[in-house]
Amino acid sequence: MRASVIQIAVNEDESVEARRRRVAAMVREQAGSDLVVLPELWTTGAFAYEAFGREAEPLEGPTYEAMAKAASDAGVWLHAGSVPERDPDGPLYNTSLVFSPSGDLAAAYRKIHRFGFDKGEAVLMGAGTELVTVRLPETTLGLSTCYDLRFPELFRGLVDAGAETLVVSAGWPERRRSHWTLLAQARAVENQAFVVACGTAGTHAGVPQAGHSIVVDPWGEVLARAGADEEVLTVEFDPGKVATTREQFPALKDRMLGLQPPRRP
Ligand SMILES: NC(=O)CCC(=O)C(=O)O
Repeated sequence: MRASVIQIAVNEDESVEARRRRVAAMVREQAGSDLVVLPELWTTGAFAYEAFGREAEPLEGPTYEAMAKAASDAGVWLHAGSVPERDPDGPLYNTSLVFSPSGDLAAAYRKIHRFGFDKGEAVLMGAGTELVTVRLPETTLGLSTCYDLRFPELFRGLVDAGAETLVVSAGWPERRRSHWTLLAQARAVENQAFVVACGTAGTHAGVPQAGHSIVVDPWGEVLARAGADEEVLTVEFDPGKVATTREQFPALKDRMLGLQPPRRP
């Protein structure tokens, strides 16, 4: 299986419309890949909070249209990163879109863990409540977005739902780059799954981005890693390695569920 991870630069000197056209062209260039992955909130930048409301789109908005067409032109499964979604009956959501090679929407995932504590995304957007997996011919994807990476229980839920390739679409800042790499490898090892993690390059809203998108195999080995700048990572991997790793080192079978809390003296 061939995956292409498009780590684009999100800078404010490019308009949203120009970036949409540029990214669609980059997706088309990945014809021949099975899966293409884009980062979180690449129209605005994940930290450009003041742009969320201005650039919010209905689910089937301009980014949806452009990415559906790019997926079908390239004939690839496309994780199109996330958009600020305007739900007509509710708040904004940070929503990831996955398209099939015929350009049909295969899944939409509303980010569950919103970043910012009592500011930013955490107050501007609503929280998703549903885990999302997507069955591809070669593997089952489990979807997650950026800050989700810090919550191992989300990934266990995805694995319980059949995920074998955990996709992380992110806008991770340079300041916490070491966490990004460490957590991506940890999620791969503990879940005996591939992790395909796509971040952004550039600087927006004064926040330098980490880049360093990464693909990790179920044994925790790094198969490919980007640098800090805009880059397309292309990697070939054998999805069957999930089953063999889980058979040969069956740690997931030793999970002890339903542990009791400590007794008070
Ligand atoms: N956009 C995000 O979710 C940022 C997450 C982050 O900066 C962190 O977890 O650290």
